[in-house]
Amino acid sequence: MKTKVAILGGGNLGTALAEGLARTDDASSKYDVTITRRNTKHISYLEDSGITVTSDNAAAVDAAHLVIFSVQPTQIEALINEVKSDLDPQKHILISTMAGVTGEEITELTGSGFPVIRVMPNTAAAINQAMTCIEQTPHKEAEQEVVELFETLGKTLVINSELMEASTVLGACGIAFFLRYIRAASQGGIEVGFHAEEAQLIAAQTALGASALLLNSDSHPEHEIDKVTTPKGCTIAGLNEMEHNGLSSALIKGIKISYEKIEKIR
Ligand SMILES: NC(=O)C1=CN([C@@H]2O[C@H](COP(=O)(O)OP(=O)(O)OC[C@H]3O[C@@H](n4cnc5c(N)ncnc54)[C@H](OP(=O)(O)O)[C@@H]3O)[C@@H](O)[C@H]2O)C=CC1
Ligand SMILES: O=C(O)[C@@H]1CCC=N1
Repeated sequence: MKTKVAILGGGNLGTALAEGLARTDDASSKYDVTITRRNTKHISYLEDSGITVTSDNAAAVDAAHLVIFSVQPTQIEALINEVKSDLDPQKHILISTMAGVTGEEITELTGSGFPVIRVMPNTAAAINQAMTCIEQTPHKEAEQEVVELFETLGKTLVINSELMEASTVLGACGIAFFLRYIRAASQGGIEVGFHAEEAQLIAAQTALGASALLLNSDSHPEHEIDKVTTPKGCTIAGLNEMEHNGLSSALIKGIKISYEKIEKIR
């Protein structure tokens, strides 16, 4: 029998999760997904992938075993108040994607007794290439079910609670950070002669190749960089110019500011 999943909050992340679950042959045979939002017309296209789309949060919760909260942090209180009477600690595992919202805060809203697992996926879930960090909790059986679900959407890592905010910045916001790099590289590519589509293809595939060099071996970025920087060549000239202009420093500072912002989101 399929595991019933309710995604409450069919926005950018919620739809990415739903699309990823619908895309995987294995997952589609294992999970039955319902997604909700108030303005369902924006996500009715998901029905073509076998996903149930509704604005009825209570009905979605009632039918589900895994309940994923994926509304904005400021919207969670109203949402939980709406579905509270339909939540059952014997039946539901509660999963939260919300940045800066702790498991304790969710428990305060739902009442105690529920396994609450915080997760931090990213929008690459839509193509089953997400990185999802999962908060370690005492709820080991529930955690295993959550890990299994997110393994269908990409890679997972179970981490201590105090690292959830750090994982938000590095993994979830990270998609935007890396994409901005690719965009800037494409613009540079146009300056040196490529049409926009060609520049983007070269930049994006090169970023994928650089990632794969690390993920497919135990290599370190600097080791791989050393292999590209031919003495007196053009790579080291470009790299040093980028560093003179603060490339690494800008990235590190951006990550730190992003991290500091999480506390102020609500
Ligand atoms: N975007 C990302 O890459 C990531 C986001 N997150 C976290 O995930 C959460 C969602 O973020 P994101 O998808 O970007 O935000 P969005 O604003 O895109 O999505 C939130 C969705 O929730 C819906 N919603 C609001 N209230 C309700 C309600 N009462 N019942 C049902 N649906 C409701 C809204 O639609 P409507 O108004 O139609 O109801 C909206 O589509 C946030 O907490 C964020 O911190 C975590 C990791 C990555
Ligand atoms: O920008 C945000 O606040 C959310 C959390 C991580 C990605 N998007």
